[in-house]
Amino acid sequence: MVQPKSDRFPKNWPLFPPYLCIPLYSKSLTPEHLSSLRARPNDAISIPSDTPLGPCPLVKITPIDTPSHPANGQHGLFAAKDLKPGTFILQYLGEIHISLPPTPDSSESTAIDLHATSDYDLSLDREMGIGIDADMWGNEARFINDYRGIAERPNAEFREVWDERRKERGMGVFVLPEGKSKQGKGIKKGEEILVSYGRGFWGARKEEAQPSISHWG
Ligand SMILES: C[S@@+](CC[C@H](N)C(=O)[O-])C[C@H]1O[C@@H](n2cnc3c(N)ncnc32)[C@H](O)[C@@H]1O
Repeated sequence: MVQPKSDRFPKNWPLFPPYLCIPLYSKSLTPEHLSSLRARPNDAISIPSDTPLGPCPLVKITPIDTPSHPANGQHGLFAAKDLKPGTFILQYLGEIHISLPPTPDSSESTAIDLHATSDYDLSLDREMGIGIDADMWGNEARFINDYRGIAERPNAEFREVWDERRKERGMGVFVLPEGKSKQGKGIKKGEEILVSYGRGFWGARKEEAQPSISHWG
């Protein structure tokens, strides 16, 4: 694979898509969506203003060349250090956009929602129909695979965050916390970071013709 020669990009970043250090805004966002993005939810976890922008030292993008791995031939995201339960790893960056609601008869719809078929689209606000799509632009988080067929359970999760620098809502990747059942044991250096995309993600791909507003939910 050809990769950009710059320390402004993470190692193994492909030539496409472009690497993002901050989110992109889709032109489709209305003033109502923008004000929702700029209203801090009470329960969001703060990402401090001094969090460095650019390549994340906690992770490593790695090409997968293990035939038994279900994403063999693709990439995955691996821990570059031991990560304790509950650790904030990095933000999920991409194009913040509006998802079009699916129409009962898609032949009547004149607008095509490209995000509905993206494998990199993460829901930020279901009610408002706001998503973050890392298909055409993104950061290291776009390489996180689903745990199915790889491990018994996920070791990381997506949670809503509040970006203190930009005063904006976003999504972050966290190591699973210990929790009551003590299932979150942390992630060891060299281990693959795995989330659950949710059954909806895989269900939508089985019924190929059926678009869904938000994946990874
Ligand atoms: C968000 S991307 C993850 C990064 C992807 N592996 C890459 O190199 O670009 C989602 C895609 O990765 C693949 N993938 C992720 N987890 C998988 C799994 N558990 N089994 C099979 N394919 C998986 C599928 O092709 C899926 O559509």
